[in-house]
Amino acid sequence: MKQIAICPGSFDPITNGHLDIFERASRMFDELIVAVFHNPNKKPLFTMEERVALLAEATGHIPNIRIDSFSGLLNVYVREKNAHVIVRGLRALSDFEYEFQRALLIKKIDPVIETVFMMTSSEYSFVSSSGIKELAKFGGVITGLVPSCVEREIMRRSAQI
Ligand SMILES: Cc1cn(CCC(=O)O)c2ccccc12
Repeated sequence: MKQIAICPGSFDPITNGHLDIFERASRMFDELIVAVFHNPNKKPLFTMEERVALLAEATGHIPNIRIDSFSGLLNVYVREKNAHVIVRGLRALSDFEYEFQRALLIKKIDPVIETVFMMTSSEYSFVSSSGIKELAKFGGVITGLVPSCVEREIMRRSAQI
């Protein structure tokens, strides 16, 4: 039976920390679905369509990754995709409390769903989407922290401001 895993996130935008987890997780499962979550409580920098397009370009070299988007309950989405594993990256202890609660809640709702945590490579342990946006906003260098397609898009936008 094909082992499918879901890697949900806002990915606004994708960072090299995300990409590192995608590459490693794609070697553990038959198929990895990277799913952009529509969060009505957040005002994203990139639209859902832009995030999906940037993810597709950044992961084009990984044959068993599929990009998707969803809104609503993650556990419903996981079942719809015939998956039972969620993959999340952990950067530091600060991530753990939120992720731990979220994993326990999902397991309470649907005991079949497992959440697998992968430690971010040390070189990206400080990289977050919010930090990248802040850095770029004030003209900081983001080269090497995000995929080149993201850097290009952010530079294009800042040139328009
Ligand atoms: C590196 C990393 C952090 N997180 C959680 C915070 C975030 O969504 O950026 C992930 C979720 C999925 C895949 C990789 C990651």
